[in-house]
Amino acid sequence: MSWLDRLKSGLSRSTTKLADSLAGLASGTMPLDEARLDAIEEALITADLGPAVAQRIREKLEGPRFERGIDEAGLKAAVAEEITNILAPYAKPLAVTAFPRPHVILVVGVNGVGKTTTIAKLARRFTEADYSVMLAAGDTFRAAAIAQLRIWAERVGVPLVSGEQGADAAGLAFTALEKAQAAGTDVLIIDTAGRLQNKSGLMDELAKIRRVLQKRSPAAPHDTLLVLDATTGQNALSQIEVFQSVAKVSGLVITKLDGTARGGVIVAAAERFHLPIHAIGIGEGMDDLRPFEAQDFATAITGR
Ligand SMILES: Nc1nc2c(ncn2[C@@H]2O[C@H](COP(=O)(O)OP(=O)(O)OP(=O)(O)O)[C@@H](O)[C@H]2O)c(=O)[nH]1
Repeated sequence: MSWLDRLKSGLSRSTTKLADSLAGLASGTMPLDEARLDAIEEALITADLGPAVAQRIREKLEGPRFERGIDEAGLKAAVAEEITNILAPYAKPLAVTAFPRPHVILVVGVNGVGKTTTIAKLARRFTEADYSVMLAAGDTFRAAAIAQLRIWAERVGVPLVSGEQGADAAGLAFTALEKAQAAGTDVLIIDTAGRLQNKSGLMDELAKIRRVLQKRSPAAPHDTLLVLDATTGQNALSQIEVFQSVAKVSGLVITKLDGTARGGVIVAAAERFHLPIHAIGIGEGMDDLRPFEAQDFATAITGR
């Protein structure tokens, strides 16, 4: 199966939700009047694209262009085109640009969103592109998180810097950066704790990690990735807000788009927060995390 087919099948629940409503609202013979525009707007909101995006798409459909009606294919194409326009500026694959090396990527997000597996999948993609990678188990709060990352590091075949449970996360990040610099590593990916219950503690910890990294590499971290679980829908949007306030989030990775009907949340996130979307996850397998592409996503979610 091609990636687009896998994306389509992963997104099928989101697609069904949006495509079925659009199909029901299309008519090649009846004018696209206020009532139908309202219903289309509503369908877009129900599909988690958010009120601002729904309004924007509605405006595109208003006016003389479709006054004689719009059939199902036309409506899906028009919606897909607008979704592509909204998403395209934010579809940016992660790039290894730091010089001198390593390119440091700090990974943040609440527990359970798929942070650890995302780190493993990114590590794998980078090694496949011939970059050397090192991981750091900066979620020192939970022994399970350290153990989990160790398993992944072994599977992917990359070195891991870890400490004891309860060790100072910033100290660990510093040691990891020292080791990566000494080894000439291209990419250092640092896991962090995701305890939102203690917001000020988390903010202090992330700020301290940045500070100590910058002692050895003034531009580090070069990326601060926030990992979000698409199945949490609107809650993912509040997580962006919170993490922007505790960390300088520079881009998003959105996981678990398979098996959720809430994939539309990506469009809402892009429109509202203007953050790059680096990659999306559509399954637990190593190949199920890929760079985000606006047009593929728009095609998949509108069921074109
Ligand atoms: N279906 C699906 N499952 C995923 C995806 N990404 C991650 N997962 C699964 O989500 C679960 C949690 O992933 P972890 O990587 O352990 O999440 P985490 O945020 O590090 O969570 P903790 O380590 O428990 O804090 C695992 O079972 C993953 O296999 C995805 O894109 N699709």
